Amino acid sequence: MAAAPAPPPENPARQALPVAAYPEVRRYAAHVARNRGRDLGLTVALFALAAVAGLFGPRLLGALIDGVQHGTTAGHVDVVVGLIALFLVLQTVLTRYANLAAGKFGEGVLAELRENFVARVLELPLSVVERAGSGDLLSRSSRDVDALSQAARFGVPTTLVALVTTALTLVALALVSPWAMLPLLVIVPPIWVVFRWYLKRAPAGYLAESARYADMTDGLTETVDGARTIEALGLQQRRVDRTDEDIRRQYAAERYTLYLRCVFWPTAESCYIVPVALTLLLGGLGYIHGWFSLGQVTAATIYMQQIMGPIDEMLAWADQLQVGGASLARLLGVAGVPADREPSGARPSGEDLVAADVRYSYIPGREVLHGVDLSVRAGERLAMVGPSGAGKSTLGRLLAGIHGPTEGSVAVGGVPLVELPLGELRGQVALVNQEHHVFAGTVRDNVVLPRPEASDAEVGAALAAVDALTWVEALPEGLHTEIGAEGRTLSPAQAQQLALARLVLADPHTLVLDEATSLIDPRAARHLERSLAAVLEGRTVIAIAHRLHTAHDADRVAVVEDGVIAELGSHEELVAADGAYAGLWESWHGRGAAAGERIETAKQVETAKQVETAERIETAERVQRVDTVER
Ligand SMILES: Nc1ncnc2c1ncn2[C@@H]1O[C@H](COP(=O)(O)OP(=O)(O)OP(=O)(O)O)[C@@H](O)[C@H]1O
Repeated sequence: MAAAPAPPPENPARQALPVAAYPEVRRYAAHVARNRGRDLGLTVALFALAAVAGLFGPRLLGALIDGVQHGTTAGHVDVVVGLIALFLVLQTVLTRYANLAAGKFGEGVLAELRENFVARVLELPLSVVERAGSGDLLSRSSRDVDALSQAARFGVPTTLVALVTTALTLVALALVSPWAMLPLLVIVPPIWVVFRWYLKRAPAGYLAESARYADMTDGLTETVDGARTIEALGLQQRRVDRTDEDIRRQYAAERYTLYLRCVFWPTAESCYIVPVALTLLLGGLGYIHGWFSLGQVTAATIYMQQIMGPIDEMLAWADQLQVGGASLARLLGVAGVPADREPSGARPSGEDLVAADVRYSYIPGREVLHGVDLSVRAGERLAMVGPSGAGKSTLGRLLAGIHGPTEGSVAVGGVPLVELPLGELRGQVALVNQEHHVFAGTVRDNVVLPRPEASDAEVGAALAAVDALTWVEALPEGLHTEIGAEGRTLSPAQAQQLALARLVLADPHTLVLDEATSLIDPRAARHLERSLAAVLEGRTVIAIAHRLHTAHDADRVAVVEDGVIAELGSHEELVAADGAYAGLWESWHGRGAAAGERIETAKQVETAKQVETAERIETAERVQRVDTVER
């Protein structure tokens, strides 16, 4: 035999979502079987009846042969043939209903699992998803759900059928003659050995295969998402190399499981023919010596032939069930992610937002915020400024409760944000940025997300508040016009207005603005600014300012540098202090570039983003190179 390929190694750098341990997978499968005990029982009972009906044929045929050999009437032959036909029809009808019951059972299991999975995915902390990469989640919700659906719809029912049929055929064989079971015993040891060998290796092999597939999806998604940056910085070859490396690892993982199948299947298949040949041989000898009748030999041979079908199916599905088991472990693993917030039931006793000694690391050991203290009074306007990469967006996300701090706390009205249920949190603080997904559905569906029970009048008022009612009413079906993936496409400014209307409905007292309008074209941006101003009215605002006039107009300005607040005070105070802010103000004001400023800042932001994306890509590639070298 050629040297066995080594099992593919784990990628130590990836912080993939967890995978459930096999005892948990078994517990879950048992729980599902118990929950759907009735459907399962009906399925097994119907298949058992179908199998019993199928066992009469060979026995009747054997009796007929014995009858013909010793002399019988044509009438008796007709009756026996009629009975054989009757049992065949009965078997067919029972099999049909058994398959229906099995389908119902499989679909039920799958639906339950899908619902649980979606519910768990929606509860996943964002930071965990970001660290794992979207490819992992994507491959779990597509490839793994597909594999599991095959196993649940066909694998489990077919295996049950095969088990029942094998057991009953064995009984029928023993009833013909206990000796007729002997040839079967010959193949049990080799099949058992190769099956054990296979089962010991297959689960890890299939898990690795899925993980490598997730890596590949992740790399491709990253390449597509960052296509403009890659082109701008000439990183094409590096991306091609990364994809080649992913394909190589995926190929190695597939090759390993193929090797397992190539050992297992030929051994198993070559065993099938042996018992039939032995039955004929022993049967012939027994007949010559008068130990068995011709009818017994015929029935035993047909049963032996028949039993190979379900045995083959059991082994085949054992293979598919391994794949399904690995997928189930990956789907259940999502539930193993610890929650990043735990509602304590406490209610905020005010609207002040206080960050105390806040530290944060995206990657363990690489802190990007180093102990930030900040207190924002109700109704205050605070602007955050600072160089690119200083940590403004990260602090903004923490102040909006998107991430929980690694150390320290962010609290509203005395209650840490991570102790508020998500629904309650969004009614207190919300983040406004440029990522505005339009969900497939109507305009109304898109606006009422935070308050599904809102009336059409309230939705209309929210749209009017952000100056979007006119264009919404001009749509063919107004509020009920389908938009998103399969409906009408909205401009980025319109999508952002819908997001703002959503905020008006959610009605949080504090808003964190991150580059809310900077990348939209200047005319649309001016219009949007008016919409935004309406939303900001009467709320506490923390604005990550890319234009210094925002800072100028704010009550206080926080200068963020290297993950700490380096300066804090009003515009006048900071200019008078002659520190970093004064320098920034001086250089900006000196340029007097008010007209071109928005476009210029947008370009700076774009460049900063490209550099940041490039840095992240580079880090990912470095990690991958280290991983390759280690191997
Ligand atoms: N998802 C992430 N994973 C890992 N590191 C990240 C992530 N997001 C940001 N960082 C890193 O955290 C640091 C702070 O980034 P952040 O985006 O908060 O800065 P910023 O001041 O808002 O920059 P900009 O003005 O360019 O948006 C940077 O070093 C950045 O590379």
